[in-house]
Amino acid sequence: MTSALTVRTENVSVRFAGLPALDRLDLRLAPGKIHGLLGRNGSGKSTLAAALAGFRRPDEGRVLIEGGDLGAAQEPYENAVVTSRVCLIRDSGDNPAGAQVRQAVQLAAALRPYWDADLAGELLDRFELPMKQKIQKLSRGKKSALGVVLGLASRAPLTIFDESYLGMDVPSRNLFYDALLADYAEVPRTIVLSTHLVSEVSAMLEEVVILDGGRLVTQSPVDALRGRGASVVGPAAAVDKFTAGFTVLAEERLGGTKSTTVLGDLHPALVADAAAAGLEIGPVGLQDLFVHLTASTGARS
Ligand SMILES: Nc1ncnc2c1ncn2[C@@H]1O[C@H](COP(=O)(O)OP(=O)(O)OP(=O)(O)O)[C@@H](O)[C@H]1O
Repeated sequence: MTSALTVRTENVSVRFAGLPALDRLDLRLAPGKIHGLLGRNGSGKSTLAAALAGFRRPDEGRVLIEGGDLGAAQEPYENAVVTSRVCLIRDSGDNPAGAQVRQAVQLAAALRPYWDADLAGELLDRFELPMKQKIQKLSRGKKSALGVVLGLASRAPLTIFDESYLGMDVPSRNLFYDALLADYAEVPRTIVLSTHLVSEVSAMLEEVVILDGGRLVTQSPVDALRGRGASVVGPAAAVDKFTAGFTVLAEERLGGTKSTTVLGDLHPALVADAAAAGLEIGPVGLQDLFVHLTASTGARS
């Protein structure tokens, strides 16, 4: 049975030509949860994913993987016991040149101790991936789908999808999200989803890590993050009056109705005032918070 792994990074820095891609990162990813790794282009998501999977050794600091059948903390770099249990699916595919789908599947089956052949077969059918097809002749979206199949069927105790959806159309992405949730419910493990399609995946995430410029902006359970703000919906004039004085993250207007997303804690008395004024208060959208937290001001919290 798969057992979820815990991930820690201690003061991890990675530099390219002297410039930091990751800058003194301290993180702890709790086991058995779906973590969103969010950040704008170039924020360091892929570099972090590669360091977690042992593809790259940090220039400073340590990545530590522990728990499950690994027990005490170990570094993943050049550590076959750890890396067989950590599956990183990258957009690039990482498949042998000239290989057929069948060979990629056989390779994953040989390398992955928790490989589930039935699940692989079922997903290959659902994504319409023929075994005999040469991988390099697959369309962009189908290559991504193959990565998704290999990642899910590996049932690795730490599975990282680094923007694995690239090129996949909306129905295929939905198929991926549905398959991920269904299989995660059956076999809980630690999942990291690196993405900038925040609104699309937000309902699946339990924890969020936001990077900006290689630094940690925030790490938080999704619910706590959503509690950092609120959406206020109702007649435009009443919404404007109520939200005056708050930091506004987003506004949307439809006829006389307006929805304004604000930052800040709405204490119960304020919520009661809003209800009395005919306003509806809801949670803030993760996408709005993400845009705010990674705005070019470099705000950190
Ligand atoms: N192999 C490399 N050589 C030089 N610089 C690199 C290399 N890989 C990444 N970088 C730099 O490190 C920084 C972080 O890149 P990274 O790919 O980790 O970001 P990302 O958040 O995954 O971006 P994206 O969302 O665009 O994929 C960027 O400034 C990038 O240019």
